[in-house]
Parts: sequence; C-alpha cells; structure tokens
Amino acid sequence: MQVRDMGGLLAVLTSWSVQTIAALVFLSILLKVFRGIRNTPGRRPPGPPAWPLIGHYHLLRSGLPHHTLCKIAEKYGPIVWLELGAVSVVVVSSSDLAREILKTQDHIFASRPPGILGDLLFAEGQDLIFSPLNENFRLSRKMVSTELLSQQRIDSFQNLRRELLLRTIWSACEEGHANRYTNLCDKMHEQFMSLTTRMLFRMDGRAQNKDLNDIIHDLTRTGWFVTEEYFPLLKPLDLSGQIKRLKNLGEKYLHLVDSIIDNRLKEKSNSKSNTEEDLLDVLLAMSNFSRLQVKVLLLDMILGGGETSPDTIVWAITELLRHPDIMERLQNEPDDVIGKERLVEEEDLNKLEYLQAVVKETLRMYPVVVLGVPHFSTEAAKVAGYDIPAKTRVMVNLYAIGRDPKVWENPTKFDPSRFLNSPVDVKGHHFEVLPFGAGRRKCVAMNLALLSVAYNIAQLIHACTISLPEGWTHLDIDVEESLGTSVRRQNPLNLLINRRLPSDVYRRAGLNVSGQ
Ligand code: HEM
Repeated sequence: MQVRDMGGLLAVLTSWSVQTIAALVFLSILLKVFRGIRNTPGRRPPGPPAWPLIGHYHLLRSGLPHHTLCKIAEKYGPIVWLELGAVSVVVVSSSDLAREILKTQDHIFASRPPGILGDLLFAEGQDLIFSPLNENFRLSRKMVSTELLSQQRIDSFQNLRRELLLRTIWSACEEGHANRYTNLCDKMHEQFMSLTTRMLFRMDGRAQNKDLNDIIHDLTRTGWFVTEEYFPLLKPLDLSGQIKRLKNLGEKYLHLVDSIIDNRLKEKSNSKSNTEEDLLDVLLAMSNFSRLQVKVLLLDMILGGGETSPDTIVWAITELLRHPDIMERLQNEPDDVIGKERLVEEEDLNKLEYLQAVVKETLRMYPVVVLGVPHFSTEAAKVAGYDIPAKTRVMVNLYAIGRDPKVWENPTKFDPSRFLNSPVDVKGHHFEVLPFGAGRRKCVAMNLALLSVAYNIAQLIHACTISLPEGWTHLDIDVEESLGTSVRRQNPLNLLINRRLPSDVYRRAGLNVSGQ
C-alpha cells in the first residue's frame, strides 16, 4: 500500500515520441490550470523545488520512498509539501505531528483519498482500507473489529495458528536434518498465506486452490504504484499498462470469490455445512453487507494480513542473527520460564518480557507498512502553523518516526532492552513508535498481528537452532529492503534450521518425528 516503483514515468518519458511530448506540454498547461483552481490561499509547509509538470515526482523515483522522504525531512523539517504530478501530498515525519494528524485532528484527517487502486480492486472504496470516512467505513470498521477480528474470534483460530506454525517449524527442521537450507522468507509467507486462506475460506490456498493462491500472489506482489494516479489526464492512455493489469486482477479475484461463495451457499442449502465457521460464513450471515462488499472486505483481510506479519518476523530473525548476544538472551528466557520439556504456547507469551521487547524493537525499526495508508483531509486545517486545504493527501512516515534521533538514542541500533521497564508500547498510544498507526484508522488487526509475530519468534528460537550458511558470520547478514505491499528483505534469508529440544517434546506436541 505504498508509493512504489517511482521509476515508471521518467523511463516512459525518455522513450516517447515528439507527438507525445507535445501532448504532455499541453497536459502540463491543463495541469497548471487544474492546480490553479485547486490552490487556495494560505501558508503551505516547506518543500524542495518542484519541476514543471511532474512536481516532486522524480524525487521519489530513485531508491525507496520512505528513505527519500527521511532525507527530505532532514532538510526541510518534519512537515513537507510535495506535488506528485497533479496530487498534493503532505508528509509528516515526527511524533508530535503524527499526534496532530492521527489524534488531535483525527476527525479531519481520517478519510482516504479516492484513487485508481480503490476503484479497481475495492469497488470504489466499498471495503474498509480504502473507504472514505462515511457510513460504509463506520459499519465495516465496527463489523471487522467486533466480528471478524474480535478477541473471541482470534481465540477461535488458536488451534489453526498452532497447527500451521508447527507444520512450518517441522518442515524447516526436516530440511535442516537433510542438510538443506530453508528460505525463511518463503517459509513464513507460505504459513501466513495458509493461515489467511483457511481463516477466510476454510481452504488452504497453497494446497487446495491453486487459482486462489496465484491471484493472491499476484495481488501482493503487484506494483501498487500507478503512475496515472498522479497524472489523471494520462489515465485514458494507460501508458504503464498498470490500470489494465490491476483491472484484470480485480476481475479475476471477484470472479473466483464469486464461485467460492456460490459453492458455500449451495453447501449451506444442502445443509452439508456443519463444519467450523470461517470468516466467509460470518460475513455471509450479515444482511447489511452486499455480496460485493463481502468480497472486497475479504480482500482487505488478504492484503492487510498476508505479508505484514511474516515480513515482521523475518526482520526480527534478521536482527537476532546479527546480534548473537541478544539471540542468546532471548533463547534463555523461555528456557528459564517454560523449560525445555514442552513447546511454547500462546498462553506463555505474556510471561516472556524480553520477547515482547524484541517484538516492539523490531516494529520500531521495521514498521513494515512504512508510510502507513494515505489519509485525506475532509476540510481545511492548520497543522504546525501551516494551512492544509481540504482534500489533501497526508502520509505519516512511520519509518522516520521510529528512527527519529531526536527521540531515540542510537536509533539504528537494534536494542530491545530500551523497551524493558518502559511504559512505551506500539499500540498507538505512544506517538514515538507507531507501526500500526493510531486513531480511528489504526490497524484493525493489531492484536492478531502482535500475537502471531510474538508466537512465531518465540517458537522459532525456542524449538529450533538457527544457523547461518557455512562460512558466514553475523556480520554478513544485510538489512537491504524492498517494497511490496509491505517492506520486506530484499535478499533471501537462507538458514540451516534444526530441532533444539528432545524429540519427545515435538512428538508430544503432535508432530510426526519418526524421520529425526
Ligand atoms: C505486523 C503486522 C501489521 C502491521 C505493521 C500493520 C500496519 C498497519 C498500518 C500502519 C495501517 C494504516 C493505519 C492508518 O491508516 O493510519 C493498517 C491498516 C489496516 N490493517 Fe494492518 N498491519 C498489520 C497486520 C494486519 C493484518 C494481519 C490484517 C488483517 C488480517 C490487517 C488489516 C488492516 C486493515 C483492514 C487496515 C485498514 C484499517 C482502516 O482503514 O480503518 N493488518 N495496518
């Protein structure tokens, strides 16, 4: 859900013909007129010099946008004004200004901008993530928090989470036993793909439905950045081909879920379905949501949940491997609190103080939804003395906030102990670390995400020994990032994973350990 692959436009520009350039000049005049109409008087936040036509678009072209925006903030301050083509964007990068946007003036900034993505994939924002602040938002937010992701519902999937995590751990241990490396990123994504599709549709995306698996894969790996969003006059030309691609993907998804829903309704009418309830059942039982809304709300769950948690777990393991002393301290904790005669269970997690500190420190340094989801002002407002017109996009640079040297000592150092004996949490109450955002658009699945991340890390370090490839030391592990729907490792993390506890422990947990 980030600004991604900003390279498209300039690459396209250089290859265009003279006629196209002439058309662009014409469009630029229209753009100026358009901006002129939109511009209201007032004192704007500072920002770098803008280019004609593309504004600041080129600045976000090279490198990762959250890094570039950090550099811009260093030079121009914690609130900047950017023109990305025809779209005005305010970016805030400090905890004080995040509080202003997400708490003090939340009532003004809690909407979402209209856009191509919401239109093409989410039926013009009839879902939750892309919904403007309207009745649909209120209804779907309430339904998701009290029905789909209530504590009771999260608890009802506990056995499923356990089964899938143990399956993951065991398959990694089997690879390790055969002296084969495990690609941790792939393993984690596979686990969460299965978790998501089983929670939603009672079917394992990986094993049972290749089509579903493929579509989800394409949706999560697709470039979500659409050049034409920033140059609406180019929309009919679809020069990047992104619009067509997203439209096709959206249609394929809706068609597939339609057939899943038809089958489910048929099963129900044949009263075959007395199996456990999944989230599709819950949604179908809600008479105030149309079939289309059901489909796009399910898509929110897939896209919100598919990548974020596994990417966070991989960042945690990355940093633990880079810091063997922290890894050792973390491993000692469950050994002391739980012992080595059984596996960690979800009920144990709150007793593991250092583990909780590791989770918070990981989310401080790697808030995987680095720029949050864009907010949108519904009326004119004043922020830090500047005038922000109505209908302005606002992005909060969560990455910059977690690494702000004015707030955090040695911000780039992975040091979980900074969260020990500290009241600071990551749940949107403390604005110096906001991996889930804050206010009325805060991540609706925060509790589920925190639970899954902590459970996975605890199980991995307690039940497994994790070794680096032969010849590697902790200094060889890089932290290069790449941007999809969340920020993940650029390079794979190939590890040798083996069982750490007596084989009896795994057997008692229900795993078939005959091979090892
Ligand atoms: C470590 C994992 C996760 C992180 C760091 C994360 C982070 C975020 C952030 C920063 C936002 C935007 C907040 C804002 O607009 O100010 C968000 C929104 C959202 N997230 Fe998450 N998320 C995670 C996991 C999940 C999961 C597992 C799901 C679904 C099962 C999910 C579903 C959503 C939805 C539906 C929204 C939109 C809420 C709204 O617009 O009202 N997220 N998340």
